[in-house]
Amino acid sequence: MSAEISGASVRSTAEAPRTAAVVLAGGRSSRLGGVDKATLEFGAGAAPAAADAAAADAVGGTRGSAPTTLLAHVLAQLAERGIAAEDTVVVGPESLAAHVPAGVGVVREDPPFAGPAAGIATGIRTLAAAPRPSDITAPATAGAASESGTHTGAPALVLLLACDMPQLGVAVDVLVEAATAADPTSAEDPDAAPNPVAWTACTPDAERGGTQIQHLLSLARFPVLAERCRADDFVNAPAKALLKGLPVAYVDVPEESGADVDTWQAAESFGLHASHPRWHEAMHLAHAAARPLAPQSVALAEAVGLLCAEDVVAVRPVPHYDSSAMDGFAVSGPPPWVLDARPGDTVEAAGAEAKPVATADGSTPSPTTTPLPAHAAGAPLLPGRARPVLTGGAIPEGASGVVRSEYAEVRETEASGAEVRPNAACPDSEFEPGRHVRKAGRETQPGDVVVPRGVVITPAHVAYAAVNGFDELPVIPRPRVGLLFTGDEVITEGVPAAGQVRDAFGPVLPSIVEHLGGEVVLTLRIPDSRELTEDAFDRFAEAGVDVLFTTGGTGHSAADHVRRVAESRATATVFPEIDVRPGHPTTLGRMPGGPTDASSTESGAGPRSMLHVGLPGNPLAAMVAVRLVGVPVLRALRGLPAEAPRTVRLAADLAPWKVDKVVPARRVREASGRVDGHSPNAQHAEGARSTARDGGTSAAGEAWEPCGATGSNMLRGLSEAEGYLVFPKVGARADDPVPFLELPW
Ligand SMILES: Nc1nc2c(c(=O)[nH]1)N[C@H]1C(S)=C(S)[C@@H](COP(=O)(O)OP(=O)(O)OC[C@H]3O[C@@H](n4cnc5c(N)ncnc54)[C@H](O)[C@@H]3O)O[C@H]1N2
Ligand code: MOO
Repeated sequence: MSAEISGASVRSTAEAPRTAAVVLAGGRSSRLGGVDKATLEFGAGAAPAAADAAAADAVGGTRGSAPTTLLAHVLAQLAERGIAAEDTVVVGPESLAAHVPAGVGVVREDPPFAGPAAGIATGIRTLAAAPRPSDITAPATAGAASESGTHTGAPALVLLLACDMPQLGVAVDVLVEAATAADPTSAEDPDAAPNPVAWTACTPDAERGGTQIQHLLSLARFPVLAERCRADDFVNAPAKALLKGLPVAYVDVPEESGADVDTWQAAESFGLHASHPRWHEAMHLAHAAARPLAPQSVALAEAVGLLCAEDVVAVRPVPHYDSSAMDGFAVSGPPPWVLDARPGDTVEAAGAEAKPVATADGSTPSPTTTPLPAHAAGAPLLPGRARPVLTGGAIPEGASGVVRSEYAEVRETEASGAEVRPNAACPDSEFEPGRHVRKAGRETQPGDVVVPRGVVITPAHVAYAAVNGFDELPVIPRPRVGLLFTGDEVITEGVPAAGQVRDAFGPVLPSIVEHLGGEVVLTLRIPDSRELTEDAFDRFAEAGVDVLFTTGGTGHSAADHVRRVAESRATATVFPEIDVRPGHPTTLGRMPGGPTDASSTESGAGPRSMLHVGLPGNPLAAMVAVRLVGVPVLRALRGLPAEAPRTVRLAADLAPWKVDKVVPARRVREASGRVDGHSPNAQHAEGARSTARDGGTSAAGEAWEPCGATGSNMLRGLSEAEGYLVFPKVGARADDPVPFLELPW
């Protein structure tokens, strides 16, 4: 699903007072895993509507099939409404300068990440301080000031905006219209009737009802805000602080004009994707792209190795009745005891017992019934009586304990038939109350968790669930995986001739997938052919796989069909490549397909789709791609959280390189390349830490070094490796921590 990006009903601000804009584009973007929102790109199938694309082009963006960034798209909407480039300031990292048209300023609040109000204040001060030469020629579409052909003095109004609202143009029109209708002079005239100083958009709040105030979709009188921002830096203040205490008019705008890109789902609905994510961003994106599979109930015997979908809760005690720990006699009171049944006599069954049944949806288990076993307790035991019991047998009501058979003797008497007495070896402890009685519930009480949600089910879990009376367990099923191997030159057995390669993936990908909790349901092998590639994608879609891994064909040559076919079918591109070596051409996209069975659709998430992971042909590149993309996709499908890679220490210095590198590596005992007196380079260490989430650092005294033979087309290094290191492009020094990724097997 790809929302239309509206470019309709553009209204120029020509009649409006001169308007400037401050666009916030420097947030932490934590819900997008830190991926920079401003540089998200529109995919080929989701290019902004024509009017906006033309405007993007006019301000230096791109159109047609070339990608447009979210920031370029937002700036284009402003330019289209007559807001001049030199009246526009983007607040964000310096690197955004490459993404804005000439004339647009890029500034950073100080300190960075000081919050939205501090960002806007920085932008306002920048606009207020800008030199205003009288000979700047404004674009033909510019507003009131441009009609005279020049910009002089300060703007009258300023838009306060976030860059993550792809359709904000319509809201801008509504705000400008509201401001134009107001008396522009009264704000500066203390004697005038109260008049808005600012206009803030409100959107309908479909979820909670009522309306939502969009503080970062506001328009304000520039002189008033400039004065405020001179007096206050608003560090760590919320956006609403900027206009606090001022007369603000709240203006209803269409809901979609305030829709923001706050999650990957939202990004996908606008057709936006990360263009060249770094390794850790790609891992995050891959995890976010896959939706957890719906839980199912499976028989106990099939549950081992699957993820438990819900807490399985005991509905009865274990043991569920007081039982004997010994073969012997249940007795009531002090000896001797009259025997009230003979060993081997059957006892009368006292009824039927409830049996718990696990449910996948977490609803109350439905009790079924089962007849009592032969070990049943029978009628209550009267004082002075004894009755034979077996180990595990039920203790009759009224029994004070059990005397084990070794310590008891049965004598026939005339008066009472048979009598049980302790023999000479019987210790006194045998008469303690509760002796040899396993009390009900000693192991498990109703309400105890038998198998916790989120664990990988082990044989011990299954055995314990069985003694709790469960026949099925709620699990996340194994993701259904398809494998497509491509390449004319690939042979599957024997020694390859020149120009041929022996298939490195066929013999191993199925077991890697299985190791990661997936199940390969369809494997196809095809030569390099567009038609056969199309057919193969159809077959995987029909087979209902959750994820399709292809090998090779991710390049742009005439023989590389996978990328083209995938691009032509994608309902969303998650990323077209990764900024890493090897594994650079790895693609991730969403395709039509996925399981057709309604039970395997995630509740409330609409029809499932098939994810496609395009693994490059070069063997190590493909293995790295499996690690960076395959692992998070399969984890997410199984409902497992994203990984937090730990860091390990480098054994030797590492030179900077053009891009991050994932390298097969092994442990060596000590940091060997350490220079005397050298303390770890703080900047490099920080670089490494900022890309790895906090998963801990390797043990002291342990250091890691890259294996040899780790070219993109090589496998020797990986065969000798104990894990992957990620070498940051800025380089590193011996003993610096660098991110570490476990091998997926
Ligand atoms: N002009 C350019 N050429 C290449 C670039 C580039 O940017 N410009 N990138 C290189 C990089 S990096 C990689 S990685 C590969 C990606 O290639 P493809 O995904 O298109 O894969 P193929 O071209 O089909 O194969 C590449 C290589 O791998 C061998 N291969 C393929 N399948 C197997 C297999 N099952 N087992 C073992 N080896 C396999 C294939 O024979 C090729 O040697 O492109 C670079 N080129
Ligand atoms: O990026 Mo390529 O994946 O170095 O082999």
